[in-house]
Amino acid sequence: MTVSVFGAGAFGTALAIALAREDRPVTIWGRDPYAVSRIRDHRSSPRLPGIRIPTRVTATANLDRALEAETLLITVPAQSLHQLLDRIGNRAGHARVVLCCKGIDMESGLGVSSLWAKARPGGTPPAVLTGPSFANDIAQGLPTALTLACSSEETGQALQKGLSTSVLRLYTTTDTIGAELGGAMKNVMAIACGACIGAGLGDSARAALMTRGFAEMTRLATHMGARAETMAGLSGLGDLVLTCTSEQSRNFRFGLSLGRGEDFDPSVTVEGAATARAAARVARENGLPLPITAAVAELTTGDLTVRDAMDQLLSRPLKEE
Ligand SMILES: NC(=O)C1=CN([C@@H]2O[C@H](COP(=O)(O)OP(=O)(O)OC[C@H]3O[C@@H](n4cnc5c(N)ncnc54)[C@H](O)[C@@H]3O)[C@@H](O)[C@H]2O)C=CC1
Ligand SMILES: O=C(CO)COP(=O)(O)O
Repeated sequence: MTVSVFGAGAFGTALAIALAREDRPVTIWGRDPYAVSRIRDHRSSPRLPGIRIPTRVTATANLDRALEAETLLITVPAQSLHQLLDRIGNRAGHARVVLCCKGIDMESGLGVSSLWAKARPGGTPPAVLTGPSFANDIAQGLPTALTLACSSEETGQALQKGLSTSVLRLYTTTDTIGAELGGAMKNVMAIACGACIGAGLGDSARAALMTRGFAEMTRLATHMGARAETMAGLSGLGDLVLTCTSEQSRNFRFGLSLGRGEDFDPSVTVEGAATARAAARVARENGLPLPITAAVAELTTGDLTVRDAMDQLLSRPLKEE
């Protein structure tokens, strides 16, 4: 199976490294010629400091060349997916597309696979690769387990075989909506948990946010057609646990900075901020109660302070679990 990765950032480069380490040729496409030449000539990426990129990874800025592969892994941020879709146009041909971005598109309110399918009516639905995995862990060859979601069982199994490695273990599901929404929404909860810890509200409050956040993730995802059990798997609970408890997470660190009242580097990819706003809007339009998501949406726009957000959540009417 030939593979191309689209997006020369941390995650795309880490996946390319993982495949290349098992002697599988892989091409990585980047829009930035400087990033591409750095991979080609120096075998390194500023997103993965200290990691050597194997020579089996071919870097290119030529989109048509990258589109020749049988499997296309899309690793640009979710809010950039529509731009990449425009750029690719109809040139993806019969390649199998695997979306690896975690977010809900702010403009349409759609998850990434629905956004892709809407732009390609009648085309083969894309698969989704998601779950608990820091790019740096994958790039170092540390053991990782992910969810590969594909509506076709047969294609899902082929992708599982082609993309798993001796340390990267892929589990299949046919629930693409559940897998992608788990990955998108855990970022929102990571911001909430980071803010909670940053403001000194404590580990007990964080556990409450994770648990009630999980209930919100499940409520939204099942409303959008997902299966509840998918949320209890790697793509939902697994990634929620990782991202809400580790300072390796950019979403968690962004939350920490909000809680501490510190600035945060705006060039860092923080998917949960846009996704909180998108999900809060979808929830409002559909009458779904997602109070933590709504609070994070307002926190990220500066319309609410962490203390006010906590007061708002604590003053809600008491209810059954
Ligand atoms: N970094 C991580 O540990 C993990 C990241 N992810 C997901 O992968 C996605 C990408 O994240 P990272 O690679 O970490 O971000 P990153 O910020 O390291 O890299 C993003 C890359 O996408 C490129 N890009 C942005 N807009 C583009 C466009 N319109 N066309 C072409 N290229 C574009 C940027 O130039 C950059 O190279 C996110 O959805 C993230 O949630 C998933 C699992 C782990
Ligand atoms: O998705 C991730 C881990 O599974 C990476 O999380 P961050 O985007 O918060 O760094």
